[in-house]
Amino acid sequence: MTDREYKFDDVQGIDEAKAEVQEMVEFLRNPSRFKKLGAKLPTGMLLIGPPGTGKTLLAKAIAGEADVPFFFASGSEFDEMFVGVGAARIRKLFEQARRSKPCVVFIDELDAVGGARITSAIHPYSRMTLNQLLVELDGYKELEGVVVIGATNFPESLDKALVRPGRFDIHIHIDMPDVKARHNILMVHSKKIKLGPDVSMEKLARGTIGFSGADLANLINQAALKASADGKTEVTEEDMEYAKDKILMGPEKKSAVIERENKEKTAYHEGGHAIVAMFTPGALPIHKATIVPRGPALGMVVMLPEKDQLSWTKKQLLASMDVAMGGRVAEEIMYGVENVTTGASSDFKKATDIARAMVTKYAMSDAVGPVFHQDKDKISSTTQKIIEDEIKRLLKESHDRAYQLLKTHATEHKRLAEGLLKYETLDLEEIKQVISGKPLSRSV
Ligand SMILES: Nc1ncnc2c1ncn2[C@@H]1O[C@H](COP(=O)(O)OP(=O)(O)OP(=O)(O)O)[C@@H](O)[C@H]1O
Ligand SMILES: [Zn+2]
Repeated sequence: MTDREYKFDDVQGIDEAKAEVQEMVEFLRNPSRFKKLGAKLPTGMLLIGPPGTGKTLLAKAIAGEADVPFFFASGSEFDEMFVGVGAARIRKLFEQARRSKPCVVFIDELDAVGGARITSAIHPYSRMTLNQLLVELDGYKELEGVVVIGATNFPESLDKALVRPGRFDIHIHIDMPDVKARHNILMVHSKKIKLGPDVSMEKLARGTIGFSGADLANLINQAALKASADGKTEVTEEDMEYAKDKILMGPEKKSAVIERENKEKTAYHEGGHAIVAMFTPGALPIHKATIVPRGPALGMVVMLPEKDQLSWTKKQLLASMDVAMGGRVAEEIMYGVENVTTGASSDFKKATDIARAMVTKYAMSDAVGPVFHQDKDKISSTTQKIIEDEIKRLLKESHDRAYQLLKTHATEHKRLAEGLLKYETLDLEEIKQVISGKPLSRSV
């Protein structure tokens, strides 16, 4: 298969990302028409996500869907000890691209070119490489019709200059696959092999939490190798289990085993946040809840709007505190105070930050009064004590509200946790359905 032959169907489980890049494909198919419409021409796009989740594959599929050439480069190739070599390679890459437009240029491991470490003494010439890349990106007139896609696992480490408007300014997040996504990825890759009748892809998808798309492709491949080594004509469940264990045994997959053990606790924890959010007036609406790990988080409840809100009422702030408390309180209720995990620490930080701001910045505490406290040092120790007591009181009251609410809605909480264990990711409509006790129509 050449790069041009990849299609969206080859990339599974990232429907949101695919929808977001659709416009890019339209543009590549007919750049001049796009220009006539007066639309803003897309140039740089950043794919952000953990290794092996299909970033490269998605970039290839964009080129494939638009039927345009695909140029691949990896940031680490530009990492040169000799002056000017990296910069020259960048120049050459873009020269080639301009000659072949419309086309896609993909730079994997963008952080290797544009990361913070480029200032380090062992990479003295890397700044030149980055500068050359910036120059190329800014020559948008010549670049018209060239779409530059970068990929990174560490967006925070990118040089700010790279993500400025007109450069890599469209950001698309790709997460680890949930059970449905894993199911679809397994289906795509198993098309190439002959499956025995005893293989259940659904079961395999359920048993592979913590596996990336690349891990799943590897699993199918290893199973096929095992089957053929054993002289079989089809791949059986036994081969799949063998391959799965082999991958799980690998050093990099230790975390997947741990995640599996934590799954139930995570489901109750995230379920706790979500239930409090559902039943507390003033709480932000939920977008989705998931127990698929992302970065250091074991799971999360995504609320809408995530960051655009400019002004908050006291009621909304209290609700946000309660939602943050809901995770830890859920663990307390389910497993007892002595068995709560450290996973709730960022929730406490969030609740505490809100409480502190309410008391010291928003004058939402009668005991402290309408004062804006900017600098801790200027506050008398008496006032400081009042402030700390107020924060404690707000947190304690929030904790108790969340506790009461989760006790009252214990049935819904249990249903939601079970739904999360089964489906891993649920959107708002599905959450509503699950907590009302109705089964979903999908099986994964
Ligand atoms: N979402 C997916 N759907 C189908 N196959 C996938 C998916 N993600 C990964 N794969 C399989 O894993 C292989 C490697 O994935 P890919 O190189 O696209 O990951 P990546 O996100 O670019 O990883 P890295 O960050 O390590 O470069 C793909 O060629 C494909 O076989
Ligand atoms: Zn939490």
